[in-house]
Amino acid sequence: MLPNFLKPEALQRYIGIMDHIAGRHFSSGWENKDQVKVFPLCKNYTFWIASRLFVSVEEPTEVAKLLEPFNVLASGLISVPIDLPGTPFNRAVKASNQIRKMLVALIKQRKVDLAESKASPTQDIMSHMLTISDENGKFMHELDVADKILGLLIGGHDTASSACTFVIKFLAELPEIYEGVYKEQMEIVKSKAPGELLNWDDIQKMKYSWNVACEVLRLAPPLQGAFREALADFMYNGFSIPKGWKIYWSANTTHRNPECFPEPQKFDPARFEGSGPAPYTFVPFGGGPRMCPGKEYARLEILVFIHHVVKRFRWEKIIPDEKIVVDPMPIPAKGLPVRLFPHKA
Ligand code: HEM
Repeated sequence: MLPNFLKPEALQRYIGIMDHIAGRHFSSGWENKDQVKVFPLCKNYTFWIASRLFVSVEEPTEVAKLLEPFNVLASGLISVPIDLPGTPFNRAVKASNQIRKMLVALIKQRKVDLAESKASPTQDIMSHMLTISDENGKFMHELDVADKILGLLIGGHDTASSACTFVIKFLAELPEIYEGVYKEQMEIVKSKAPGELLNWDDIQKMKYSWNVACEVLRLAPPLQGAFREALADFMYNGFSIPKGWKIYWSANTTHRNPECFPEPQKFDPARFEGSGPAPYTFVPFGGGPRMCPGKEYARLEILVFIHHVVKRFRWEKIIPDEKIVVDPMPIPAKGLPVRLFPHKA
């Protein structure tokens, strides 16, 4: 059920919604400002889109109410599991309970609205989960729906906001790359009627922009890697790995291996032209059966973000050598403050 919602065929219908929300986000958060802090804004952007597409919460005050406990949860997600008052872990547990409560309230209301035909079975992922039964005709329990949505909101917004933040960082540092992206996006802007929303064809035209985003994901993968368990004994590089061992695969190390990516430190979107990198060398979304199911969704929201930001502004970093911290995702330590230069009309 979940992968269906996240498949490209289903996602095509949501490009216009992403574009509409991006428009609202940029006019309230970026326009008419000389300086902005990029990371918190990117979090608002990805969370706003996720709230709208997963649970149809769209009004900024309602989105903010939902985001508040998510931020507490995010800071305790990877923490020492000591459940005592005041620990990050304890705060995260409380925040997740609060979010579950909010989601269950939304689910109950949605059930009523679906029964009265005031809501549609296809309007968002919550409706999908409530109206589709398993092979035995059983529907998902409210708490399971809440947990699944909670997982998606966590998996889906911090990763993409880290990616969008690094797009801004690299484009500030590499004017010639910015020019290429700007040219491509302005062609699309010029082809649209006033007020016409982005669609699937427009996304297909954003080839260079996506190659740039991939190079950003190679050099700054939001998830550094993940764990696997060895299902059988095997040899790797002369080391014997016994069955049952926990193994950590690292996106960062793979992406910087010169055998897979010559001159790995060089920002070069051309690596993704043609057939692109060899299988299992470019792994920001993982690989194999547990590969990220949100890859296409993330591609769309990153491209819509790039479209909106470059059609409005150029920008420069306010802290030229801002440190990057990894907690657990890479983010500029001060949130990437930038000075904005709107394009002349
Ligand atoms: C740039 C954005 C994103 C990146 C870099 C990313 C990366 C990843 C990675 C590396 C994994 C682990 C894969 C593995 O273990 O092999 C993963 C899993 C997952 N991601 Fe994403 N992700 C992103 C966006 C999203 C979005 C937008 C969603 C939801 C809409 C999402 C939902 C999930 C879920 C549910 C899993 C767990 C899959 C499983 O265990 O079977 N992700 N993601």
